[in-house]
Amino acid sequence: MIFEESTDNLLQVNSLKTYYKTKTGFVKAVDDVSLFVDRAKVLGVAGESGCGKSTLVTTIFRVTPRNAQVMSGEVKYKGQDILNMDLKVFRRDIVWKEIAYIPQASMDVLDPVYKIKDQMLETILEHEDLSKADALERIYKALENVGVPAEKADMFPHELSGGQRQRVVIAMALLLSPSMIVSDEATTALDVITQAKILELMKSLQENRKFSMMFVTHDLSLLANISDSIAIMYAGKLVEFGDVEKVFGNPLHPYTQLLLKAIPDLRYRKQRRLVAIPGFPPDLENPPKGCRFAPRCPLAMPICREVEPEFSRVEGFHYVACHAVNKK
Ligand SMILES: Nc1ncnc2c1ncn2[C@@H]1O[C@H](COP(=O)(O)OP(=O)(O)OP(=O)(O)O)[C@@H](O)[C@H]1O
Repeated sequence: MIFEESTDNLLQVNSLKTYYKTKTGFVKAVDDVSLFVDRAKVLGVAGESGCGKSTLVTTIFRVTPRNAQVMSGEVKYKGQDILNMDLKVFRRDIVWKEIAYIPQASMDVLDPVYKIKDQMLETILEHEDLSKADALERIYKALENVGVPAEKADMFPHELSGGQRQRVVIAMALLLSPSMIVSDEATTALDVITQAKILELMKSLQENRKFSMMFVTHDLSLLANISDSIAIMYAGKLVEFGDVEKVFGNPLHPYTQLLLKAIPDLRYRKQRRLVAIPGFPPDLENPPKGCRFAPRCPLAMPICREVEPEFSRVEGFHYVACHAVNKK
């Protein structure tokens, strides 16, 4: 299904299929995914390792590995098809200026041989006609806004702590005041306390500056306090999508239910007994027929092993792809 376009949507993904070509066939890493991110709202995207989250992000930023192919579908930003836009124009007008990226490893963005200040200067001066003095002033302010003293601008990335580096990456992402931030496991490599602080920082920046955010993580527990809506991916498919209160308060897909049971403490769940999800995600080169979750699903019925469930609306902003739910 494709969601109806609305003026509230900033980013819209329509039936996107991104596959990886291998010697033996295609890995169906993102397979018919449709979702949207509203203006000034946060979409949390979660799912186990290997479910296609990073492929979704790299497709949006047009930085997929060479063997990746967008088989079909579109990604629209402010109504414009950004996958088919001239690549030079996309890099000049969209990346950083409109949509910025916060990756898991800050060193993926920070070049170890340049001082923080020089990297930030380059980002600004490549996109804006500003004097060096004005740009530097903006850099110092941007660093202070994320809790990094301005003097650190003269340091090299390795001279900062992991938490400080991640703050610098956030400052860099916000340098050109983009309308949207995509964060891919941005806090995963950090210790729990630093992770909580960075998360709090991202949330307060988002609330103050009103940018949209797509926050991608394998850790569902991070999403409760930060997200307005939640998208759950499993084996390249979107299995549940909706308002955070609905998805966490009334999870409908058995996979979402199990993911929620697998996390220790979440304000929406009373149950504390941890339950690991038995089995493994399928091989995406030869995914199972029918529902991809069926082999691990406690509620699987014969139809689940034969027919792929449709992604359909339950009520309000709450969608699910599950025969057990759709049958009711
Ligand atoms: N270059 C590639 N060639 C072939 N298969 C790939 C390639 N990159 C990723 N894959 C496969 O695509 C699927 C989705 O991977 P992806 O990295 O998007 O998942 P993910 O949810 O982001 O996982 P993680 O959190 O571990 O990064 C996996 O089965 C993965 O093995």
